[in-house]
Amino acid sequence: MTDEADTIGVFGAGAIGCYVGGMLAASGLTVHFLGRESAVETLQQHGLTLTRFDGPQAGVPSSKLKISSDPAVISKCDLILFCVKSQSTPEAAVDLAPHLKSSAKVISLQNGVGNVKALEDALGAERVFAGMVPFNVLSSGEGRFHRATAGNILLADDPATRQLAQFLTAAGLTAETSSDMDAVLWGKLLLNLNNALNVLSDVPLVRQLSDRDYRTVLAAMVKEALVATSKAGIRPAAIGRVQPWLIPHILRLPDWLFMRVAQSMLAMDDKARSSMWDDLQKNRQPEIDYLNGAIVRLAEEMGTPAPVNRKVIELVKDAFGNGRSPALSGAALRQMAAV
Ligand SMILES: NC(=O)C1=CN([C@@H]2O[C@H](COP(=O)(O)OP(=O)(O)OC[C@H]3O[C@@H](n4cnc5c(N)ncnc54)[C@H](OP(=O)(O)O)[C@@H]3O)[C@@H](O)[C@H]2O)C=CC1
Ligand SMILES: CC(C)(CO)C(=O)C(=O)O
Repeated sequence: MTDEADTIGVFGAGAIGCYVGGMLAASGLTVHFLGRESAVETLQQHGLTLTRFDGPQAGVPSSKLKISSDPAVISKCDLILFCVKSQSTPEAAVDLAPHLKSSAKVISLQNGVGNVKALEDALGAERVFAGMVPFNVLSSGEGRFHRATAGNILLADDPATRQLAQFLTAAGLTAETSSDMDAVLWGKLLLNLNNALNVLSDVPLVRQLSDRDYRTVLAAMVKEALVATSKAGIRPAAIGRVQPWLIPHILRLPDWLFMRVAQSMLAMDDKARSSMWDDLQKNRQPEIDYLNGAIVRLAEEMGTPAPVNRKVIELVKDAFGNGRSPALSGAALRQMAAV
């Protein structure tokens, strides 16, 4: 493969784009970042500092960082990591389309189950691939991005994505391909139902997961999702060690037993939050309609119940409307969600 063919683009210089693209750049690959003006200014000043809870620090000095707010930078790239929030996908795809090389491949690293289809419709199905990032990345300003949880990146299986998986693994991010990314994205969606609870609790994920009242609300949301997906013939894949059908049962265990059984779920540092919590801190719009909203829509289609997801959506929208978390205790949330 020539140097030219190794060129990577990152569309959306936020938490995931900067962390994943930054690790690739730190490993010596050519990576072009496309970001908003404000992100470009910050990163041109500070470069990238990439930390992780379970491994060494990496970084890219500003002098070596290729970043622009002009989508034309993407015309140099062969593999484009698409890293915007779900609500930005249609507009970003319009910005991206005129600058894509005819041979370029676009890999969505987004949460949610609708982004790949939206990108396929806008850019052509043959060039779009699903990806799934299991870990949390927090941005703390001045080009600092911290990976706070663990897991392997999964990519749809194709020669181009196999090459990307090798680049990612060589850069210190384990990545594999999967032949059933639909199942993977639905499996990830089950975990992302917790993003909304993190907005409502305003506590780190590890503290939230250690509280049985919060877990009971999450268990109810996951159960609604499992009933709707089962009726729709969708089989979410296991992300990590726990099979999806077991998740609600494990979440409802008493604290002492949960701590023993769910050690892999709790393998994170105490900074880990959800990307939706991060959105609230930074006055951005939440992805709620694409996460819990996708479950409510499927449940409506299937005629299955989803009152807890509906209530949580309402509370999250109120929180974003007020610009702050209600910081609900697990017990208060449980009462409000009638679980
Ligand atoms: N953060 C995390 O821990 C994880 C996130 N994910 C998923 O990854 C995806 C990205 O999330 P995350 O990195 O947190 O999001 P961020 O909001 O941190 O990053 C996205 C960036 O893309 C920018 N952007 C959006 N549209 C455009 C455009 N047309 N041109 C240039 N820049 C644009 C956004 O700017 P602006 O805000 O101004 O629109 C923002 O700076 C989401 O689907 C998320 O759910 C998956 C796993 C973990
Ligand atoms: C890693 C995880 C599951 C953390 O909640 C996430 O996907 C997010 O924050 O969006």
